[in-house]
Amino acid sequence: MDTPLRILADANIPAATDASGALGRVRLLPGREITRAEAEGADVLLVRSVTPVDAALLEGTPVRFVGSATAGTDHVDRPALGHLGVGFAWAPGSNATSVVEHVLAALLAVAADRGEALAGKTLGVVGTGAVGGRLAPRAEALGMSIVASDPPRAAAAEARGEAHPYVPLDAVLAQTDVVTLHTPLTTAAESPWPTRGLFGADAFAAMRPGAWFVNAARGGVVDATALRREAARRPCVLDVWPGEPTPDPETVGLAALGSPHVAGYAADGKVRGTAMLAAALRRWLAAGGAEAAPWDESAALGPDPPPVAAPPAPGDVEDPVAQAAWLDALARQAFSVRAEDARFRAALDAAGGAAERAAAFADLRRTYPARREWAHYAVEGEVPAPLRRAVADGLGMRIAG
Ligand SMILES: O=C(O)[C@H](O)[C@H](O)COP(=O)(O)O
Repeated sequence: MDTPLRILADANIPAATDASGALGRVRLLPGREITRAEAEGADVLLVRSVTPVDAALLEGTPVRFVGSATAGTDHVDRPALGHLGVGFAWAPGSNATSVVEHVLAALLAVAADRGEALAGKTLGVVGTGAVGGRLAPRAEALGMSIVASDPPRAAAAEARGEAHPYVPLDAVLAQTDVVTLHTPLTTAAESPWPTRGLFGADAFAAMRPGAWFVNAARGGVVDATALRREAARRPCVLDVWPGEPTPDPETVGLAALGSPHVAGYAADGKVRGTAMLAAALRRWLAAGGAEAAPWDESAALGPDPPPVAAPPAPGDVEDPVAQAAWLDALARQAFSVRAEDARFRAALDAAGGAAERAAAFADLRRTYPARREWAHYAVEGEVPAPLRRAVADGLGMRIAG
C-alpha cells in the first residue's frame, strides 16, 4: 500500500497503537467521538461497544474494515456492513473469563455480606455461550448446582437428534436461587429467540421470592421499570443497565452491587480483544496482498500480580457460610467488587443531571483500575483441604506449594 492505512481507533482499546501501528497510521479518539465526520478520514475503524456502527456512519466513507474489540456486537449493524462490502471482525470470548470472575466475586461478596452460603445454592445460567459456559463449571466448583437455559443451543442439539442439558427459561426461574444473564442482546429481526426486554415483570414474577438476580450481559435484556421494582425486592448485582450510560439513579441506589459495565475489563481480556482484532486486520490485509508481522501481545501485560494470602482457616471449615466468607476474603484481595461499587455510587451521586451522569459513567470506565484474571494469582499460606477445589477450580487461583 503506497499511502499509509489510516486507522481510527477508540482510545479505550489498550495497546491499539502498538498492535496496529505497523500496519498504518493510528489515530485515537474517545469511542463516542467516532462520528461520520471522523470516519471520512479513515480506512479502518477499531471500536468498542460505545460506537454505533451502521450505514449512517460508514456509507460513502473510505472505511473498508471495522473491528470491534468486544464480545457483543449489538452496536454493529452487520448486515449493513455486508451490504457496503466493509470487512468486519470482533472478539468473541476475549473477556469471558473477566466477566465470569466479576460475577463470582459478586456472588461471594453478596453471600458473605448476607451471612449466607453459596455452596448448596442453585445457579440459573441464562445463556451458555463464552461467558455462561465458562461460569457454570467454576460455580459448580464453589459448590453450586447449575440449571441452564439456552434456546438456540437446545434447538441445535435437538436438530442433530442429540440430548442436551437445557431447560426452558421458566424452569430456570422457578428452580434457582440465583439467576444470572449471559445472553447477547438481540431483536426479533436478528434471532428467533430475541432477548431485548426478555426480563420484564413476567420473568421476575416467575423467579423464586428473594432469589438473587445478576446482569453482566446487556442492560437492554431487562425492562427498566421491572428492574427498579425488583431491585427493592431481591439482591440485584448489576454491571449493565437499561439506558446506559445513564442508569436510573433509584435502581443504582437499590442494587446490592453496581458497576459501570466493567465486568469484562480485566486487562487480560481487553488485551486479548486487541490481539484478536490485530490478527483479523492482518488477515484482511493479507487477503489484499499486504503481509505484516504478527503483533506480540505479551509486552502489553505486565508481570503477574503479587500473591494473595490464604485467610485464617474458619473455625468450622465444613460450614458453607464460613466457606463463602473465607473465599470472599481471599477473592477480594485480587479484585474488590465492593470498591468498584463504592466508586460507581460516589461518582454518580456527585453528578448532577443526565449529561453529567453519562460523563461520570464513561469516566469510571476509562479510569477503571488495573485488574488481572485470577489465573495470575498464587495463593500463599494454608488452604484448608475442604476449600482446595473451590480455590483451584472455582476461583482458578494457583495454590502455592
Ligand atoms: O461486549 C463486550 O465485550 C463487553 O460488554 C465489553 O466489556 C464492553 O466494553 P466497552 O467496549 O464498552 O469498553
